[in-house]
Amino acid sequence: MPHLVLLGTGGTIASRRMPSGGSKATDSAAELAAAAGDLDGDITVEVHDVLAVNSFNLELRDLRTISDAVAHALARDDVDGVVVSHGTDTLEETAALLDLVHDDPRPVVLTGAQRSADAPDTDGPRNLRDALVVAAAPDSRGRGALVVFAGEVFSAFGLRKAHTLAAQPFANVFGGPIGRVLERPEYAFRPDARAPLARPGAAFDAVRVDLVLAYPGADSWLLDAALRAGAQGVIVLGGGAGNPGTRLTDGIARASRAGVVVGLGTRTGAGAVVPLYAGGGAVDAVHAGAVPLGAVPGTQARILLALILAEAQDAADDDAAETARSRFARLCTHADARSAPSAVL
Ligand SMILES: NC(=O)C[C@H](N)C(=O)O
Repeated sequence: MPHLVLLGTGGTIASRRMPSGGSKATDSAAELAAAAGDLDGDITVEVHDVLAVNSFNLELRDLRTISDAVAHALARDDVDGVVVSHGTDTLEETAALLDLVHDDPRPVVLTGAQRSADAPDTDGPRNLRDALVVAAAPDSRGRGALVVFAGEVFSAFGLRKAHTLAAQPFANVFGGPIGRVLERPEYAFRPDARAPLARPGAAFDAVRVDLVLAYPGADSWLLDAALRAGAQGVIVLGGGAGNPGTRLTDGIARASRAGVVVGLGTRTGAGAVVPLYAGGGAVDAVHAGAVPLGAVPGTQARILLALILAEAQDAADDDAAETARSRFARLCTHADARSAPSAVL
């Protein structure tokens, strides 16, 4: 008789229209569980409200709160799996954190909705039911954190919200869904095992890692502003296979010299960063000190870098920036190597 914990955090799945206009997260985890209906197979669900926010308002400290709540549930022997209901806008960030620190065979499954709880065609109850079924299935064990949405199961790492309003807004840059939910999950792939990182401590809440986009005419003003604001890390999303242009590349060199860790991703949304071009291309950016992210989404690389920087800060290492930079480079390369190259390039 599988026993699950459902952690409510808000999002459209818990949102209803406000009298003043627009929808807002209001429903409790108990209300979500009730709307999902009865489950087959003697599954029992225990509900906890962790947060009630739309995910565009989440802070790093909220992500840590969610990660702590998952760890708290998994510290119990009577829990067989955890489901997190979440807004879809930044679900990929929370999913990355939960996956990176997951150190347990029991499944942690994130889900949400594209249509709010009061919409006649809301997808929340079905998504939640599917997520609970996946979390209860013995075959879901040992697969890290999972995302269940619109009948499909994705690995959390590599996930991106790739469409604003589509019924299935998610894609995984390392390949398609690893499974589908029928009466139970049917899996086609098993992601490789990866060594978990330590769960973040309080230093994580205040780490500043900014995202900067390359575009025609971009100078390094935004990157320099991030440094002035105290960023310890910056993810630059270059054009194509990671080409930032000469002026942004000059900024990357300055940031690297100042001990700021710069990650180099792509603004395309899919595919790997490949150093091919000089003259302000990824070849020069890497030479200037940027760490190529491979195909890891910039939003998720940001969470990985924040975890590493927070840990380096706690360790009070003299050479903290260089230690963090090489660790970040190693983990990005490792994340990339887990994926089929044909799916990435
Ligand atoms: N579909 C959603 O959940 C989007 C919503 N804005 C959120 O992330 O909270």
